[in-house]
Parts: sequence; structure tokens; C-alpha cells
Amino acid sequence: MSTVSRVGTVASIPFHGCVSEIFLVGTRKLGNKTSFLLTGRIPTWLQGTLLRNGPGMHTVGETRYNHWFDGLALLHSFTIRDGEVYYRSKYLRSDTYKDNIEANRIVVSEFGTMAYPDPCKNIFSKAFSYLSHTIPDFTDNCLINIMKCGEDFYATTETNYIRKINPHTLETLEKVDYRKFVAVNLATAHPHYDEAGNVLNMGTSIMDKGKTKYVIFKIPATVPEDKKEKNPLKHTEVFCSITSRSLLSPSYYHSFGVTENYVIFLEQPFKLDILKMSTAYIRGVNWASCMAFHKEDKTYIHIIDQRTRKPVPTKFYTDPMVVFHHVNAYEEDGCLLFDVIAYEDSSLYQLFYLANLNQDFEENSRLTSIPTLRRFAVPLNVDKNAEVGSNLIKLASTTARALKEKDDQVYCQPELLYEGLELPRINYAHNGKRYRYVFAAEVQWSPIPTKILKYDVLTKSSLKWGQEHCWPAEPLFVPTPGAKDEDDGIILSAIVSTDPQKLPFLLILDAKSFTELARASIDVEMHLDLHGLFIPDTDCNTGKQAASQEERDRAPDCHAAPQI
Ligand SMILES: CC1=C(/C=C/C(C)=C/C=C/C(C)=C/C=O)C(C)(C)CCC1
Ligand SMILES: [Fe+2]
Repeated sequence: MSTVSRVGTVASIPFHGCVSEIFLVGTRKLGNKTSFLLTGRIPTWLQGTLLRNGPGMHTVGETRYNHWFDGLALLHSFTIRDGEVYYRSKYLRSDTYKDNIEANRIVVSEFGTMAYPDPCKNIFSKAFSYLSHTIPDFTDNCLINIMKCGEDFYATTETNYIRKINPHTLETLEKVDYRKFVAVNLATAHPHYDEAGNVLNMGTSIMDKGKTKYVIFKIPATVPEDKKEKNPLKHTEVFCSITSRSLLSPSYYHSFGVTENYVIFLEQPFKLDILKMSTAYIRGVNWASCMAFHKEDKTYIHIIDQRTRKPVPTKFYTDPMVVFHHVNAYEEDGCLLFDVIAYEDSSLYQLFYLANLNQDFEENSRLTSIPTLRRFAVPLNVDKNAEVGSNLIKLASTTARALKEKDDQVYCQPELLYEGLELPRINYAHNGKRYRYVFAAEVQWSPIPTKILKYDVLTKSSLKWGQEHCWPAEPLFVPTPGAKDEDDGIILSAIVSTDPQKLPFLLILDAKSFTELARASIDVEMHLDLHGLFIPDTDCNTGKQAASQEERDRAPDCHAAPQI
């Protein structure tokens, strides 16, 4: 077991952490694997690595980030082999990380913190060099998620940069600029994968050749033998693009939806103000202040037909809302159903300012709108002769409505499924298809998850797991090999504790009954993470059971499909 002692302040508020404590983890613990104290039994079939990402370091030297989403990326891995669990964590050695550490202060701007790399330059030269690029060079602090691209794994954020990582050692490899392969300034950290492992992602191209567009692009999982360039990213292809309603204020989005034949993109009234962004640096304000929710605007629902690569011509819209996470979507009897976690406003991002995440965070961080699971239904073939005001949804399975309006517009009214959940995951084999279960973190009026839950969209019932002082992370579903039922598998979630006496642990639940199968407690400072994936071991790794961990680390990647 580890000998690193826990530090009270960090333990009581696992978001936080002052630099010395985090460095303590960084220098003494990171890179070494630590075995767990295990209770219960891990199913023998469960072999592989849970890879997670999230903000880890919020202070550099004397400087401190303002927002939780600014924190320097900390990668975590839980390797489960032969009933044992190995943990490791490592800071992503991004250029941002290196520049900050070298300067011993924050020198790269993040979402909620504007930083000044060169304090010696006078304000005029700074303004000049800055205004010469309307779109600034963004951070490569890839703290949000992990993406699998071919056989490679990348840490991702929402800027034009991703960082290749070694999923076994957590070492940081190449810095990749999406702009070399596709004209996007921003891209989501929530790509979709088809059955072959091809990546479908979306990004925003700002004022390129006088246009601002949302670009859907595909990165192939494999490259044909005869191609010279073996890197799948070099074969990135633009799938389709949608012109932004506004050149200077494109919508912000954190994810998008897919079905077997369609892509769903919500152009929501939570927008980036490009003019504000281009002057943010000289005005000394952060990127977050260049985003605004326009409650008087609509949310436009774009449906793209994957077969024609063209948007469906009907104009669908709904009330103003803010969506970060799409849950799932599918087609049913000529309609497209999509489920999202929606808010009435953008207050969520406001709450993650570290000033609110202090000792009094329970009082300070009250959401003004609770995240709700909403189901939308969109008719795929709109009858031109349908009466104005008529409901075009005739499905028995939902009360969601789509009301025909004049000018061939269709107003979509969702069905409210569940209140108080975030960080949704599904059995990924059902992505884009009919499905029944949502696994998520339960959140009420505070952004802090207190329980994890399984919500059944068919019976509208739920099962929950929670324990005092426990803050669970996003629950990830891993199917039992050869599973028949959608919920035949397990749930993995890294739990941090607000009680200094209680160690953080990897929780393993039976996904059917939502009961605990095992937990592996570890004596390290663990941080609440954001997103990640599971890389199952394949047959070729099982022969290495007796091998040392270092040997396992060096073992070649075995074409395992991640549970994403
Ligand atoms: C740096 C930077 C950005 C970063 C956004 C981030 C880091 C968002 C994180 C969101 C999360 C974690 C949501 C969870 O639901 C923007 C605004 C895209 C554009 C400007 C530069
Ligand atoms: Fe997310």
C-alpha cells in the first residue's frame, strides 16, 4: 500500500488542492502504481484499463486559476487484471503545463483565467501582436476526455489541440493541431464512434473565408494498406457543414447526437462572442466572459441525413435551453427521438468558479436551473398539408410533441423524463439505437454529484447507489462478454470522499441490480474527474498474466475496442 498521507484540505474538498499537495502526489506517487485494498470480488471477465481525465492542478507558484475547468489535466488509470486493481495518475505534460511550470506561474489562458505570457512587453506591442490574430492560439491543456483514434489515444478538450497519450504509462506524446487536418478552431471532447471505430466529431470554423460554420468530420479507424500516410488523422474528411446563423456569434456546444442515419446538432442560444474574444486579452477578461446565454432566442435543431450528408430542410426549433450532454438518439416509425440533459440557463459554468467551490460551497453553488433529462421527437417527413397547430408526432412511446407552424417551421416540445442528473452514459452498443438505460450522476441544486443512478426510460423508474461523504464520478458501463441484455455488465466509477478518514475508491457495481460487487480503496489524493473510457484487454494480453506490470506496460496495444 501507498505511504502517502492524505492532506485534510484536499480530502475535504476534492475539487481543490493547493500546489504543494498536488505536487506531493505528482512527485512521490504519480508514475508509480499503487495496489488497492479490495473488498468484494471483481468479476473474472473484467480485465482492462479504465482511463480517466479531468482537472488536477489549480495553482502554479503564486498564481491560481479562477475556474475548475481551467485546472491542468490529470490523467488517471485503473488497470484491472486477475481480480486486482492498479492505479496510476500523471499530469498531462502539455505545452501549457510545461510553460506554466517553467515560469512557475500561469502563463497560458484557460476558459476562466486570462494569463499574460510576457509581463515585460508593453501594452501596445501586446495589443498589436494579439489583434493581428483574431482567433488566439488556444491552450493544449486537454482535460476533458479521452478519444480513441485508430490505435491511438488522445487527451481532448474543446480547442483545436489534442494530445496523444500512452494509455499504459500515461505519458504525453505528440501535440496535434486539428487545423492541420480540418478547418476548425474548436472541436468537441465528445466524439461518436461507429461499429468499425471510425470517429465522428464536430467543430466550429470561425470566420474562415468570411464564413463561420459548424463542421462535422470523420476520422477513419484504419488506413488502407496502400496509403503512404498511416496516421488516421491525416485521412480526416469533412462530412458536412452547417453555416452558423451568425458570423460573429456561433453557438457553444459540448456534444452532439447521432442515430443510425442522422446527426443531431443543437444550435443553442448559448453563444460565443468572437469580437469580445478577439479583444479579451487587451481587456484583461477571460474566455468565459465572452460567452452569453440569450434567453430571448430559440434553440435550432439541425438534423443531418448521413446518407446525403445534407441537413433535413424542415426548420425545427425549441425553447431556449442549454445542453452540454446528449444522452442518446434513435429512429422510430418515421421520427427521430433524442434525449439530452438540458438546463434553463448557463448558470452551471458560473458555479464552477473556484471562489464558489470553497468550504461554503453547498450554500454558494446553488444551480438556478436543475439539469433535466428531456426527450425530443422530430418528424422526419413533414406533411406539407398538415394543419398549422397539429402535432406531427403520433408515437405511443412519448408525449414529446412537434407542432406544425406556418412557414413550414416545426416547434418541438420535449417530454420531461427525469430531474436532477448529469454526466450521462449508456451501453455504447446502443448508441444511435433504441435503448432503455441511462447511467448518470445524480445532481440536485448543486453541481456536485451525490449518487449514481440507473434510469429506465421505458418504465421511468430508477435505481441508485450512494454513500455518505461520497462524490461519485461519471458512471461508465462495461458489458459482460456475450451479453444479451442491455444492462448485462458492470458500472465503474471513481469515488472521492469528503471525509478525510475515508479513502477514495474505484466502485464496481452490477449494472442490473445496481448493487456493489467490489470496491478498491487507494491511499492517494484522488481528484474528481470528468470523462474517460475503458480499454478491455484482449486475448493476447491474457497470456501475460504472470508478467510484471512494467512488462505489461510495454506490451503492444491489442486492437481492443474501448467502451466509450
Ligand atoms: C479554453 C477555451 C474554451 C474551453 C472550454 C472548456 C475547457 C470547457 C469545459 C467544459 C466542461 C468540462 C463541461 C462539462 O460539462 C472554449 C470556451 C471552448 C473556447 C475558448 C477557449
Ligand atoms: Fe462532457
